[in-house]
Amino acid sequence: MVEKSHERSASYGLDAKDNPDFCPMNHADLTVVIEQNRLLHAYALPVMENLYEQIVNTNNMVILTDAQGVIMHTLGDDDFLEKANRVALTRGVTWSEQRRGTNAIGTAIADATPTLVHADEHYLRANHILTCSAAPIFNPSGKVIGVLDVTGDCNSFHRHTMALVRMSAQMIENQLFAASCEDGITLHFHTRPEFIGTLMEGIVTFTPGGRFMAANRSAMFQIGLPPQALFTHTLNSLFGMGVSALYDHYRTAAPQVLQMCLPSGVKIYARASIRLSNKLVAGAELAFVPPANAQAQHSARQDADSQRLSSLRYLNTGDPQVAAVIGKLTKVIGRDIPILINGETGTGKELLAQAIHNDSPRAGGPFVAVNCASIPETLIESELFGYEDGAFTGARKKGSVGKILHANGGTLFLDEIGDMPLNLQARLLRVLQERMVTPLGSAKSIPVNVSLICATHRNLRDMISRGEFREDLYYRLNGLVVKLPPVRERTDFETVVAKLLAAENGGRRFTIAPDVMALFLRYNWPGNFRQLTNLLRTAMVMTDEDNEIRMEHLPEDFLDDMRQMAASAPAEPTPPAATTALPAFAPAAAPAAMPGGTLEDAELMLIQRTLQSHGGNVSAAARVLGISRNTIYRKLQGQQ
Ligand SMILES: Nc1ncnc2c1ncn2[C@@H]1O[C@H](COP(=O)(O)OP(=O)(O)OP(=O)(O)O)[C@@H](O)[C@H]1O
Repeated sequence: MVEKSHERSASYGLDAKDNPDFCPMNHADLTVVIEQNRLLHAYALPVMENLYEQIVNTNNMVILTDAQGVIMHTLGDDDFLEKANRVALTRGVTWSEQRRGTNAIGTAIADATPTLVHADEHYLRANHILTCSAAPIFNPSGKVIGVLDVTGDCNSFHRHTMALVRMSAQMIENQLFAASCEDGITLHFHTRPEFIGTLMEGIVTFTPGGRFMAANRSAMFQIGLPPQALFTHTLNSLFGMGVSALYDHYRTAAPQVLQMCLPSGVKIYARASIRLSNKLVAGAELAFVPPANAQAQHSARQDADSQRLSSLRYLNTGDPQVAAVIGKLTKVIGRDIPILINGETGTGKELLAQAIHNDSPRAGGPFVAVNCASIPETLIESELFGYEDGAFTGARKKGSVGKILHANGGTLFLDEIGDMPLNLQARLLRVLQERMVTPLGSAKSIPVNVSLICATHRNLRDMISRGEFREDLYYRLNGLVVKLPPVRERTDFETVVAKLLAAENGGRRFTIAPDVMALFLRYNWPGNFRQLTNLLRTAMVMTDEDNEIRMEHLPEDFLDDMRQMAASAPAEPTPPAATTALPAFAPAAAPAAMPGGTLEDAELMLIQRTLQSHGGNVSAAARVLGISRNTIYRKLQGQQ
């Protein structure tokens, strides 16, 4: 490569003995060059700072040029900058091959590839004192738009420099790529989820309709198709997921990392952002904000946040009870009225709380969820209120902020508030009244501003009458009380199942066989959506290519459960769909008609039966029911 470059240098009429020519462009012309490369300049500067920090005091400098090799910006150690000046390595000077013969910047542009030129590999003798590592920076269409270079004293050569320069150039490219995506879908992906958002991630953009637009180098490498072939593809043909399924996924209140498949069959993880009319309407913004535009981008982002798809609206899937809940919530949202959500385990209380937060003016702030039932009593206090350095002896000396302060400026969600010990109820009440938190071991109170949402499956009024819950706290929490219906009461069951399938399927379109749906409709779902979600996930894994969930794909213990329920229930008139669809089962009773009368009794009976059928193994029963072991213990205790 160096040899060829030397030949080219000679052909430009250069002589190795030539003196470095100093004729930097004047200030006005350089300003024009920088203006023409405004985005490159803005995105590269912080990356250069970062790169420089890693090589500081090593007799090196970091250089950014445009596509013609004009030096736009330099950063370096003072004594080396002085030396560099002597060979015209300074702003406004052009380091193209035509002007300076073989050199890392000019040769990287000529060959469009990362280039190391060391000491006497330079064409001009004057430059033999240098060692230079340069990487071209490509725009999303694959054109060289500039060069990032580290140049140093040839005695200070370090073999890791080239890798650092290449990584930094890639970082600039990724940021330019993300910034260039206007309307459409941007997918950030990798085979390992922890690499999303890093230099290694693949980035692909599609039109809002899902047609391929551009891919960064890592994406092309991972997909394994040549650039021209990519243009014939769509989101669906490349990643096995249609646009509407993707939009649906991002309408959920807390979207998970997507799991998708490349055409090669390789499984990848992805996050997407969807921009319409240049506003972020769904997904996370992974792009970096260049400092020059930070202000403008900040307000654009706030604007985008307000455009985010309403998560409460997403949860409104046609059930009248849920619609009424959402109607009430919409009226109080943003008024910092404490909300108390009642509902059985797994009915979506946390999802609803997150949706309220997402739709509130606090959406830009944190959403912090604390499950009071899952933290040991002795730890709830420090977990919630935090503690000072030295409040504990031993390993936990360092102090902790505590969840309440973590939620400052946002929403604190206290799940299973009924499980909060009485002494802590008093402390919580004080925080709510005084809007101040005092960490354990501290004499100082810290002001805090949180919006509070609590949830419980318990009847707090009954607890008050038994002296287990403070009445004053109860009145402080119940600004608005809403109740989420259990799954067995929901009239939109089929719609929710369809949404769950679309959100979970990683690109495949699943359907449910009619007999399975009939079975689902007659089941009483003690674990509610949590149980349903787990069951669907397992069933989807079991399906064949036709993507239909049939009886044979349902877990055996669920079917056993159904059989037992049916066997012990009194004979009921069977809905026609179920009679034909379920010959193997005796008709299952609707939960309301179960022996014992109340839904709690029905639930308890199911738990006891499941325990029986699993030889008293609480973990196995919890798994089958899709509820926690704690819930099982709690329910059984409640019965005594
Ligand atoms: N309306 C819904 N549509 C789809 N999935 C839902 C819905 N509601 C809840 N889920 C799913 O069900 C699971 C349980 O939801 P969530 O944790 O919000 O319930 P919960 O009532 O807070 O449960 P617990 O009381 O046990 O803490 C989650 O995986 C959630 O995504």
